[in-house]
Amino acid sequence: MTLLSIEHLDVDIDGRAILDNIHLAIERGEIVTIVGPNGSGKTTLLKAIIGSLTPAWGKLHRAPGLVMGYVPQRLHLDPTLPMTVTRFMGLPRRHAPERIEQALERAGAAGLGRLQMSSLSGGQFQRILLARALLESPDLLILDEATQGLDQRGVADFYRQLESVRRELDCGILMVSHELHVVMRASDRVVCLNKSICCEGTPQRVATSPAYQAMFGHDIQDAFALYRHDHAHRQETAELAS
Ligand SMILES: Nc1ncnc2c1ncn2[C@@H]1O[C@H](COP(=O)(O)OP(=O)(O)OP(=O)(O)O)[C@@H](O)[C@H]1O
Repeated sequence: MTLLSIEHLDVDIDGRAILDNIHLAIERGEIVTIVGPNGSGKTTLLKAIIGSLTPAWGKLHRAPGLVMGYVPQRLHLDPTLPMTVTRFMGLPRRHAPERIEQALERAGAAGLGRLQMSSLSGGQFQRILLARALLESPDLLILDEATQGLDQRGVADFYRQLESVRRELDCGILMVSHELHVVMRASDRVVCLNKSICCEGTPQRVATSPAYQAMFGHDIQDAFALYRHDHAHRQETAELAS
């Protein structure tokens, strides 16, 4: 089922073209990652999708009744402001305690409700943002560089949590990421953006596309080598188990 489809989308900011002729569709149950250099329009595209900015041109169709959850790129909270996780989860709208607990559990943050927001580690903070986006059991979960600042282990754990969210909610996941090696493992489809979409497809297909290689150079070869390496190991493990 198509959750969201975009056709001929253009976004201008202050008279400058930021996105040009974007076509994109997201299906239920798939994980799609947008990659691209700084300033290539990734956040702008997510903002157009959630409706926080108006496109200059094009069609954006959301499935009827579509519920979206959004994890922003940054959220600054005043560290001197006392606020528990549970209270934060109830902003700006109150939710039943059971619903908050369920969202925390789905985000891998069960038991953190009574902690102060200012006491959380970077990884815990990101999980609370994820939990907040899960409160309404979204059909489409949208994340903007949700693992920024986490160490490698934290990034891997976070992506594993997303896999479990997808399984549990059968939602679509659209995210922006700079972690190429994880993107290659965790995504069903990769979209490479630089004002327009330069290439898109399975991670394998995109990794070997000239447009993508021109953009990411050796980074992508390393990322793809790691991807294949991991797969080889998984296959060996399966063979050993059989
Ligand atoms: N509110 C704004 N006012 C003016 N220019 C803006 C605004 N928002 C975005 N831009 C410009 O639009 C372009 C794309 O920005 P955007 O944040 O979408 O890029 P990005 O790909 O998400 O970048 P990054 O990887 O650095 O987060 C940039 O040149 C940015 O300066």
